[in-house]
Amino acid sequence: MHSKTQLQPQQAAQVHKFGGSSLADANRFAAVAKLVQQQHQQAAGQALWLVVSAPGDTTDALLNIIASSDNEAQCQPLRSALQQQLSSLVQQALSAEGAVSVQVQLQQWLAAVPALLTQQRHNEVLAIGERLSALLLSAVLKERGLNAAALDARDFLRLHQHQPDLPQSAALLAALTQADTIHVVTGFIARDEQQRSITLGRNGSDYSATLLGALVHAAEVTIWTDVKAIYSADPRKVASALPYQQVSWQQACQLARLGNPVLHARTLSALTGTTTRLRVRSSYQPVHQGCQVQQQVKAQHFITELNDVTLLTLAAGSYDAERLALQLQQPVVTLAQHSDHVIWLLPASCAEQALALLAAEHIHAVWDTRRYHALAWLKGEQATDVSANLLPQALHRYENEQQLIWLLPTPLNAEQLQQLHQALVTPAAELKLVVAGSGNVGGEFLAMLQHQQQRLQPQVKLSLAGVMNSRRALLEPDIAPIDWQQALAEAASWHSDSLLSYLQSLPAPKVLVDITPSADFARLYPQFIAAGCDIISANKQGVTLPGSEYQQIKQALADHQRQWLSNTTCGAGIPVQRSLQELLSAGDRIRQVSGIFSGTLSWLFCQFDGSKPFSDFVLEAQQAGLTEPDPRDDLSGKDVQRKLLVLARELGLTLELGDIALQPLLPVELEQGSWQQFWPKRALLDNAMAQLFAQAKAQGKVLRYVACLTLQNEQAQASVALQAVSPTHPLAAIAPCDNVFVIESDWYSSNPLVLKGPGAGKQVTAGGLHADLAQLIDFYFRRAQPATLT
Ligand SMILES: NC(=O)C1=CN([C@@H]2O[C@H](COP(=O)(O)OP(=O)(O)OC[C@H]3O[C@@H](n4cnc5c(N)ncnc54)[C@H](OP(=O)(O)O)[C@@H]3O)[C@@H](O)[C@H]2O)C=CC1
Ligand SMILES: N[C@@H](CC=O)C(=O)O
Repeated sequence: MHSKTQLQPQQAAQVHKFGGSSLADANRFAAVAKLVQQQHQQAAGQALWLVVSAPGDTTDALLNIIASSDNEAQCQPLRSALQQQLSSLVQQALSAEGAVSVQVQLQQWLAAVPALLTQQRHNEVLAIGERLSALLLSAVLKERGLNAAALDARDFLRLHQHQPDLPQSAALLAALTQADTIHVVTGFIARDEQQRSITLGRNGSDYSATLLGALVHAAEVTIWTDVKAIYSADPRKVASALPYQQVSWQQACQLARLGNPVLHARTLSALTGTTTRLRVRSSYQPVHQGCQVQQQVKAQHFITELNDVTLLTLAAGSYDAERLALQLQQPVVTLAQHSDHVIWLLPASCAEQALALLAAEHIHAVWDTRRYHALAWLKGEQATDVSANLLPQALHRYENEQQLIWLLPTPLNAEQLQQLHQALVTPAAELKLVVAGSGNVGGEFLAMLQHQQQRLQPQVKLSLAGVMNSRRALLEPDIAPIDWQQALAEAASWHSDSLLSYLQSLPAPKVLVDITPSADFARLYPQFIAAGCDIISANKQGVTLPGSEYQQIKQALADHQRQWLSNTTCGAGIPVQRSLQELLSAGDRIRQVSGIFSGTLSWLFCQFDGSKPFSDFVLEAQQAGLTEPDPRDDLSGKDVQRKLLVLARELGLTLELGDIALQPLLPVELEQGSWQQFWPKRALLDNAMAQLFAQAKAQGKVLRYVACLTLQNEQAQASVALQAVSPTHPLAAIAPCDNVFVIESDWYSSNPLVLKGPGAGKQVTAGGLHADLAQLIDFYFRRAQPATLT
């Protein structure tokens, strides 16, 4: 039983809106449910509200049914097709038992359609899509053990003359709100003052979400869509468009007024004057934190187009442009404001309707019937002056402090847009890199850097802005990667305060690459992140810190909208974390990850033949750059234990190192003291290994150190241990140093997904770090395809 509660204004709430493309099929419903589950875990104590659009193209199908309602011969097949499509969606998204009640409800709604069409109650027909999404998603969430309930927005959301009646809506909503429940609310639909079903027009569900955000005093409204950010230009046309992580409220409104499709003016208007934050994220790439719209963020550069527009001139102060935009549900942009007249720009397709609306108010407007293509540049901070000849074909040019709009006879082609973007938005796209750790892997990473810099020019300038080891730090904004060694040897010693103030002073974007083995250094991550840095780690200490400290890093990332890439902490350059992320975000469920996770142990067990002491082989592995700085981390099994924890956390599990059963190879007494103190006692290790090797050999087996994480009924079991396996075992046939990751999931069940390859070594690890860097560069700059690069 759930008690009815009054909404408390101070109650922390999160609203998440999922559009039709995020709910296009059963897999997408599963992926959204997984996302919601994660949000539920993270938002402990905060009420979760979901707003959903109709699945995929359901609204279009319903519109076609409405359009053909006069012709039953046409309409009936459309209804059957939709019935089949939605019914199979329900069947695929739910268990057979869970689907029964949803199917019954769906059939009732669809059976009522002919009567609703006859009575011209079209909005009630359209509402079916959103009602199904709300019902289905709540059922999917329930099957995942969450307490969820579908809510029809028409039961509380009231609009009077197109304006929301917030007091009445809030009172109705309070009576419907259930404690400890995830409410799944229909987007796009509401009721008017006469209780009639109405729809909220284009992008109505986004508007529903922000209205709901205002009603529940949400801390944040997240619009989950198919783009991972708000871009500096349309990324389909401008390959180098920048995905911004933060956009000011004022610029978001400006973009919306100009008709930019990411956020609409009404969506923003519902939250104007509230403290609710707004975020746009991609449900296809949930690893990205998306873009937050908030006050007091510096202005960015944007280019946006509005094609096929026309101009109206009317007496100043005679009518309000925003009111007309609301009536037309189209952008109306004030281009020039003079003492006696104003010039407005609007889509040519609605000019006549605009004139009629104005005439009804006895306002005379002069219509310049020519058609233009508008190109707007929203100016970022430190905008450069633009030459009058930049677009010589422009017929008009209107400029103020925030924006410059050109009116062109024809739209720009993709190449011209790209050039304009380069001139106005990314004259100097630059990423600053500070590298901590310049040993075996760090040295190789720096050796590869020069080639990477050349490869990325001219799209992105990759500047080395710091190199450090445990003793010294060379902190300069543009270090030549070939010169760092001598300069670092002569550089001053460092302290965390001086490092942090240097990092703060660097212009964003900036990334700190941690290639140290130090836990103390990893504990500074929250401060590096607060200084504006993204983090790339090869160091496994950060990703395996105790849960509370790990969560502090995660929180800092969320607060400061930063990224943390750590693919090399498990499997070196093998993209194992990325593969898991992709499976999870596509809706797969992982059941087991197992295999060989240590390059050093893999190498040792392939090479050790009993001909000389085991420790001689350990020295060779160390010289080959495979081992940890202290090879006992490998021999103790702790390095493998850490790697298994890395993957467990990647899967969203809240394990600690101690939860992973460990069978050490190294006699425990040899773990104490330094490597130098260990060395004279190495015979203890050699004897133990010789014995294990001989036993395995006598049975015709080989030794493998195996990690295994199994997930069953939401319970995790994890262990790392030595095994003697027969030569036909899948883990037997490996090359020295190979790692093997065997992933079993819902989709890879009878035949698991296997990733195999060298799992240690300076080259593959440094390469893996550059792969992480490339991902970050892609996030910031969406560099052009490699084919266009030299
Ligand atoms: N080898 C491999 O195949 C792989 C290694 N890794 C990880 O990469 C990291 C580096 O390994 P590797 O290059 O072999 O190690 P090295 O010992 O060769 O180099 C470590 C570097 O980190 C520096 N360092 C140590 N502590 C600090 C600190 N507190 N602050 C700043 N710098 C510090 C060291 O400085 P100094 O010279 O002054 O001591 C040195 O430059 C490790 O975390 C390892 O686990 C990950 C995947 C694979
Ligand atoms: N010492 C590690 C290096 C990679 O993480 C190993 O041998 O696997």
